[in-house]
Amino acid sequence: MAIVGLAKNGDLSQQHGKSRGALVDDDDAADYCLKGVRHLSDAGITRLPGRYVLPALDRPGRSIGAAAGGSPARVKLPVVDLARLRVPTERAAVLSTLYTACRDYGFFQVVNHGVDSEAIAGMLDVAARFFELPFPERARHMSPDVRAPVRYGTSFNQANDAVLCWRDFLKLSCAPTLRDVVPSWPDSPADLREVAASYAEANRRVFVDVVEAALEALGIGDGEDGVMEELATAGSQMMTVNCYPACPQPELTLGMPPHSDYGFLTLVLQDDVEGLQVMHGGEWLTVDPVPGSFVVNVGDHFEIYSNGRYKSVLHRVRVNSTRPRISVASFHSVGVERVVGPAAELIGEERGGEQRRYMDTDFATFLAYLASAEGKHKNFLQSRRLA
Ligand SMILES: O=C(O)CCC(=O)C(=O)O
Ligand SMILES: [Fe+2]
Repeated sequence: MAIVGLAKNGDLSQQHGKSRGALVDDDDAADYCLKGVRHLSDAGITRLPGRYVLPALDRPGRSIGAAAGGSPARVKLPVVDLARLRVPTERAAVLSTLYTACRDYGFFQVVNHGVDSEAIAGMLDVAARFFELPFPERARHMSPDVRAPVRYGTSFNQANDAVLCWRDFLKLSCAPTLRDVVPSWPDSPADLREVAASYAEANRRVFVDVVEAALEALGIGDGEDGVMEELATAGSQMMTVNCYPACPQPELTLGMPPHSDYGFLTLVLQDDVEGLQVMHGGEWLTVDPVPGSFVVNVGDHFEIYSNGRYKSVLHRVRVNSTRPRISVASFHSVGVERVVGPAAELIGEERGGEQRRYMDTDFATFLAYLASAEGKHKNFLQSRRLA
């Protein structure tokens, strides 16, 4: 993921002790912050500690879902119906909706995906119960190693964030195979491994159906480079369970800063509390939660592979003062060793194709980029673009 657009200056007045929380004084604040936002919200703070206060230009500002002047800025994303995709006479129309959504929004909702409602409700429920565990139990899974198959943490990039985000998370790697990694996942709540593993498996099946359709809509089919085969059998899958507790001053902070996702496609399961916003036409639009659906977005890899026909779009998460929110993001891509560049079918004059718009990239380049000073406020994709 690449974070972009965070102002470096601006109103920092609240970052120097003036925004003291009711139950958290400055000496304790650093410690509390590292324990995450669930800890802060459980402590009953009534003001946001300074470390969470964004510079004025980066604040979400006006109340959620309302544009300047009070008119609603919400979006009903294009809907891709997987049941219709399987009907031969309807497939072409669904592919056309999918193509347009990936091009114009970089986001869409998937319905009739075949994952049963119990598996979905079960995943959200076990996620909520995980974050209700006593802090020491959650803290067992904290790790400084970003490659650890299980990692509990807070904010976006805890080690680097100058201003912290109002989010705690549990990352669960699902690769190379669930059988390899599930034994290292948390054993509390007692049903977490079983529920999350069967959810991850079902989520992967949906991803395979959707990415196959999205490649077909590009006119690529299986891909002469074997990309579909790899995505279906040897790709990478990572699941992040996000917890955004109710926040005392939601207008001053974000659950997640503006970012794009790194891989091919991300499938997001959200509960019924809104919070996800997508950048469209220069505005932040709040995504209306559709119960039981997946919000799917194009990641950087897919924008590169499609030579820019599909868009990896900025999105962020707002929080609110009354309702905690849970989401589960599943990130899917090719294997970490694979180099990704524009599909051969789309580029090259000899094929009557278009000009290549992106350099090849690999996972190591992305990690190096994130570690560099540049990575903190510029889009990774931007760095891969050819003039
Ligand atoms: O919480 C959400 O709705 C979105 C999460 C997200 O964008 C991410 O995990 O990359
Ligand atoms: Fe994201």
